[in-house]
Amino acid sequence: MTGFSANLGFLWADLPLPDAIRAAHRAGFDAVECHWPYDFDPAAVKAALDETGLAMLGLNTNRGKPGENGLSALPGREVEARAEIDRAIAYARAIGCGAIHVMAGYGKGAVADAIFIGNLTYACQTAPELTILIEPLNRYDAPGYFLAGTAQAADLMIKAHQPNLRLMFDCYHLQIMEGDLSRRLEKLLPLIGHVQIAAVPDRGPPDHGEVDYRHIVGVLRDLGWDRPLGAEYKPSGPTDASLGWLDLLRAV
Ligand SMILES: O=C(O)[C@H](O)C(=O)CO
Ligand SMILES: [Mg+2]
Repeated sequence: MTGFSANLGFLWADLPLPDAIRAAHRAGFDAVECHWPYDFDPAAVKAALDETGLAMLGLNTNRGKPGENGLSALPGREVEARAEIDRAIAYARAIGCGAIHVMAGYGKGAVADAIFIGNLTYACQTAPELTILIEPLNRYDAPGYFLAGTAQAADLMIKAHQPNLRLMFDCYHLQIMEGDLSRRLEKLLPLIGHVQIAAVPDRGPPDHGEVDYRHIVGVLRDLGWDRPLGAEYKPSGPTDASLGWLDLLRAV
C-alpha cells in the first residue's frame, strides 16, 4: 500500500513543529517532511519523531533575505549559500532526516548554472549519507526561479555527477509546467529522490482538479516506487478537515 508523508510546511502549519509531527501521526501519516524547521530546537523535533516513530524525510535550505527563494544559484552569494547548506546538514543530522532540498533562487544563465552545480557538489560531498534534492518550481508561483523544468534538472544532475543528487518530482509544479506526468515519472524514475502531490491548479488536497492522483499512485506502484508520497498541499481550513483524500488514495 502506498504511504504518505505530511508536509508540515503546509499541513498543521499553525502548530509548533513537534506538535505538527504528533498531529500527523494521529492522522495516520507514514512519515513527515518540512520546509524550514530552523526556529525549532532540533532536540524537541527529534523527541517528537522518536515518540511517534515517524521519519522526517526532508527539509529545505533557508531561502535567504525576504523575497529570495534560495541562494545556491546566485552569483556572489556562495559563502552564504554554503553556510545555509551547512546549517541544513547539521539540522538534518541532528534529527535523523534523510534529504535536503537545496533551493536555487532567482538566478539565470550559464553563471548561475555553474554556481548551482558547485554548491550542489559541495552539499553532496559534505553529506554523502544524505540525499540532496533539486526541485523545479512552476513559473506562476515562482516566476524567475532558476530551476523550472525536468530537462534542466537532468542536465544539472549529469553535469554535477554526484551519486546522492536527486530530483524532487513535485507533481503539482510539473503538471503545470510540463504535464504528461505518467510517462515523465517512468522516464525519470532513476533520477527521482522524492515525489510530492497536490491538486492542480489550486494546490489543495489531492482529490480534485486536473490530476487524478488515483491514477498517479497506481503508476508509481507499478513502477515499484515504495516510498511515501509527500502531501504538500494547502488546506483551505483546519488540516484535520482536509484529509478525506488519504483513504481514497490508500485504497488504490
Ligand atoms: O514549494 C514547493 O513545492 C517546495 O517543495 C518547497 O520546498 C518550497 O518552495
Ligand atoms: Mg514541492
